[in-house]
Amino acid sequence: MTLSAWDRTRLCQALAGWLPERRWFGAGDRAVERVVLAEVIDLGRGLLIVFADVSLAGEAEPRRYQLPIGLRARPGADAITFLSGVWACDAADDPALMGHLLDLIAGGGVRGSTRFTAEVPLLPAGPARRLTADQSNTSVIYGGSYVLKFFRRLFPGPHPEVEIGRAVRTPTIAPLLGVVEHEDTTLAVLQGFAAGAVSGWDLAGTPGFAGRSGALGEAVAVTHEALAEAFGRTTLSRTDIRAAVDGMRDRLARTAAEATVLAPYVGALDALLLEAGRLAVPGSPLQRVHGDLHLGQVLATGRGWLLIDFEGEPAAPIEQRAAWDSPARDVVGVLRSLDYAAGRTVDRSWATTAEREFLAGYARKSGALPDPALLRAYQLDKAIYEVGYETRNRPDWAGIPLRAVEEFVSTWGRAG
Ligand SMILES: Nc1ncnc2c1ncn2[C@@H]1O[C@H](COP(=O)(O)OP(=O)(O)O)[C@@H](O)[C@H]1O
Ligand SMILES: O=P(O)(O)O[C@H]1O[C@H](CO)[C@@H](O[C@H]2O[C@H](CO)[C@@H](O)[C@H](O)[C@H]2O)[C@H](O)[C@H]1O
Repeated sequence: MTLSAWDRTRLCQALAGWLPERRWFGAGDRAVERVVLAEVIDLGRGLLIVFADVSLAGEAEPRRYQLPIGLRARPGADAITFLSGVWACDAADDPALMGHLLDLIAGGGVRGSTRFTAEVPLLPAGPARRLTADQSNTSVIYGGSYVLKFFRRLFPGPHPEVEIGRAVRTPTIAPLLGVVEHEDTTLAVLQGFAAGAVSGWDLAGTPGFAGRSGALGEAVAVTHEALAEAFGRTTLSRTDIRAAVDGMRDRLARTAAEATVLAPYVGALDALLLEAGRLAVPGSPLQRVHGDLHLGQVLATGRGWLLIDFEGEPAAPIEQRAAWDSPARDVVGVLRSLDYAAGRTVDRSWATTAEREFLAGYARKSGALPDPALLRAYQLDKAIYEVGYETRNRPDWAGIPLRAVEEFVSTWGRAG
């Protein structure tokens, strides 16, 4: 079905109000100035994939978002607006339309400029249901077998989840089963679903976590090894260290401009980053990493830990997310997340034990821990990133990384 000019205008108007209510929109309090439909892909049976270019106040370039839209005679809780004779709904909530999409992936082939690929033969799966978790994207589960993730914010270019899923097969990464692409942009990935898995975040504070934390360290090290085998590995030179620290100092300046709570710490943080860069010793590994690892991205399954969501930082340009980095980025991701757990639900002594066990597990499998100066630089960088992330998305949580910033500045600033 094609949308008339009137329908398109109506949908754009409705989206201007609907999008800011979605957690995955991730635009903080920036006002929506304009929504333009860049592409409407008709996948049949009333399923459209819409690309909406959204201009936000204070941003020079519009952001492109993907909206799977279902056209239905009757509205539901998922309704976005009424068009000529039909309701436009969020298709991720529609089991029949999601079933249709899975059939398209299983069948493979091209429809217009949209390509469906089954990486393995797909078996019939159970009914589709949208995942209710708080997400940067939107996922749909099929029975207990598959999970399909729609990327909400679109960027052209190779997608890390696809590149990594195709190149790396290790039990610590969910297997890639299917892909939907439009020209050079990845729209969705289908992966094996680990039914009954519990995220590290949900397990935080439970008895026995210390042992699991050691196993998590091992799983992260195994994953780093598998990534290095698939994509290669080199060593950090003095120039690489300088470039990494410059990037962190840039992030500090950008974050401080939007998160004024950082203002009292900017000078000290900048000095600590420079010092960590000076102390870091060239020669540690540089390779593909996860890039945004935290306890919500690690799932405890009956067969050990599974690392998910290899997308990197959700707001970073796609080419940066595939850039080689130090494995310290992921090690720190877990350490910061344990500190978050301490800040939210559990006590600090629990987190201290879990951190120690995690690092011991990582060292056991990888043979070494990251350089302490590098670890310190990444810890500062992650806490700065988190202050920006929370200020934009969950201002109530900003106190957790801010407290870490205060502690880093007072401990490392004094001790040197
Ligand atoms: N392979 C999987 N098996 C089981 N659950 C999964 C799997 N992949 C994702 N999930 C669940 O979906 C949630 C969101 O997935 P994630 O890839 O982190 O999405 P997003 O990029 O939107 O943050 C996870 O927190 C987890 O609960
Ligand atoms: O899972 P995403 O790729 O969307 O990652 C983003 O959101 C995370 C929050 O869900 C955010 O993680 C921060 O909060 C976690 C607790 O909810 C905590 O465990 C992490 O340590 C903390 O960084 C992540 O930074 C962001 O990129």
